[in-house]
Amino acid sequence: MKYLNQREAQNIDIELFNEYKFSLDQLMELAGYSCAVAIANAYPLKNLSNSNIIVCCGPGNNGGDGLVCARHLKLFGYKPTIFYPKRTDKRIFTDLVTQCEKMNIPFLVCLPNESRLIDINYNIIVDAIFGFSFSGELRPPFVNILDRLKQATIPIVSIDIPSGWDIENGNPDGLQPECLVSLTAPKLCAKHFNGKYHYLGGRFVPNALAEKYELNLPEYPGTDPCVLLKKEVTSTEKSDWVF
Ligand SMILES: NC(=O)C1=CN([C@@H]2O[C@H](COP(=O)(O)OP(=O)(O)OC[C@H]3O[C@@H](n4cnc5c(N)ncnc54)[C@H](O)[C@@H]3O)[C@@H](O)[C@H]2O)[C@@H](O)CC1
Ligand SMILES: [K+]
Repeated sequence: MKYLNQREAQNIDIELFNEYKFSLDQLMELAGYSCAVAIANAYPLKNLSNSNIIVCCGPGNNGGDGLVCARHLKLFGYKPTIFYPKRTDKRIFTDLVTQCEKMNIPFLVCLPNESRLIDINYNIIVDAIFGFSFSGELRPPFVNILDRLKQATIPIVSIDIPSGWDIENGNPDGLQPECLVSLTAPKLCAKHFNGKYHYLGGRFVPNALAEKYELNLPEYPGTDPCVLLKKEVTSTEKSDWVF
């Protein structure tokens, strides 16, 4: 499977819109839905003592994926809460916010000021802050936000890119998610991902486009919107193995 550099990820994005005539809300819906399914797969409701999930959304399309993901998590029976500090007036995003509000998904005005409170109130963090267009030095208010998320100890699920990571080189001092859901195809930074679960979602790439970029995508099982690329095997699971 190919790992994309930043330029390739952006070119595929442009081609999906300009040549293949997909609309942003179509792809965002499929991307966010696949993330919700991956989360439900890695963290089944039955295994959680409480299903409070904080979904942190950034200013771009990665944040839009987060809004869609929160809506589907709610439909799956989880209790998402959204933190969306830097909003845009674009219609797609204001509509996504309204949909979530009308589904009684609460929006936080600010992130709990201590990471300990995030740990107490939630079971999972969804990181939908930055995706493949992140670049340069992290700017406020996200410096503090990412710091607080980094100090929390509950599992983080990052959508497409662990936020704050260089798209190609990662960031050893940045967030260390337990789960990564790459979209379309993994980006080069995913080679530095050391968490438990790596999924691929965003099952919308036409064959011709996959061939042009030599993506060598894995087969998605049946009709699933995501595929598990890697699952860390725990020592308890290993001891169950029969040789
Ligand atoms: N074709 C695809 O592959 C699809 C991609 N989607 C999502 O779209 C994402 C890319 O979305 P965008 O291109 O909107 O970009 P991002 O969502 O990655 O981020 C762009 C935003 O981040 C800000 N930003 C960038 N660097 C920053 C820094 N150093 N400090 C503070 N702010 C910074 C920019 O000003 C901009 O507002 C993907 O990662 C994926 O999650 C999906 O929504 C749909 C399909
Ligand atoms: K992210």
